[in-house]
Amino acid sequence: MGIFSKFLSKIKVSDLLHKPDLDEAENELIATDLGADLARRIIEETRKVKSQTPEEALQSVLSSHLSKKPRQLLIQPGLTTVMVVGVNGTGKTTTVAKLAQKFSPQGLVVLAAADTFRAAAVEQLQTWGKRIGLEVISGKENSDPASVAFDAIEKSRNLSASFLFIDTAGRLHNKSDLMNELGKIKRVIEKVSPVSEVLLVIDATTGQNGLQQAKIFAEAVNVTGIVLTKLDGSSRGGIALAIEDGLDIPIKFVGKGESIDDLTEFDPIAYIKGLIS
Ligand SMILES: Nc1nc2c(ncn2[C@@H]2O[C@H](COP(=O)(O)OP(=O)(O)OP(=O)(O)O)[C@@H](O)[C@H]2O)c(=O)[nH]1
Repeated sequence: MGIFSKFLSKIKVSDLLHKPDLDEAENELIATDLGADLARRIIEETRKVKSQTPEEALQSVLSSHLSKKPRQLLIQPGLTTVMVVGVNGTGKTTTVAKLAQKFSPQGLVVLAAADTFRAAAVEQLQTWGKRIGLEVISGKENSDPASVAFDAIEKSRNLSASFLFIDTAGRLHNKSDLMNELGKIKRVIEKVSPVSEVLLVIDATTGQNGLQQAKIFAEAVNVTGIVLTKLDGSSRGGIALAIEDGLDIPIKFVGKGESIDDLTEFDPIAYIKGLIS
């Protein structure tokens, strides 16, 4: 059931945007991952749209809050380098494997395990790499993650790879030293090769906290897109709209399960329809 379904079932019956209905709808929206401020603005704007049915009005207002930026992965001539960042456990390593699987048909993919703090994270990526049949570049435990990224660029160039996906260590977004380190990894890579994308992985089940994470990561490093994971475990997903509205960072991919093929491009039309169905 979509987050707006209760509201819509009500206004479909009355077919009028009575104030009590809207107040109730706003309260319902506040209880979702959209956040109070955005919920209020959406209701205010919907109230002003007179020429359409309530459902159409809501649909167009919701759509207008989505980012207009491109949602496809930016593919560059030569090597396309993608850093995958985010807090612990959001699904970064799994997402790197899913991206590798998705883009392998378009050219050789190399993976880099730049999480040098956790041996298990490196092993996890190596396991995925073996399964997909791809090279995984890693460094010694506790070595500089930027140097792993640098080595991975060299290796990718030697192999004439088309894609390099870099897994980074999970970090608490309120630890400034860890956040600064991300900027360093990016700068080191950019000395030799452009970074095409920095994809921030957000766990959809964390709700409004996802918006806070996105804000802080966006300040530390130029986040170019979001991968929203675990949407299969969240009936809400309103956080996608909250992030796009608040930060104008497009959701590029959506994770809907733990297996390698559970990654799809974000479809804004289907998303809005899903919210209000
Ligand atoms: N249901 C579901 N589970 C997912 C999805 N993506 C990842 N997971 C699971 O989430 C857990 C954490 O995933 P990881 O890829 O290890 O997350 P991480 O961000 O690399 O974790 P750290 O290395 O600890 O920072 C694993 O059990 C994954 O299988 C998804 O889209 N849906």
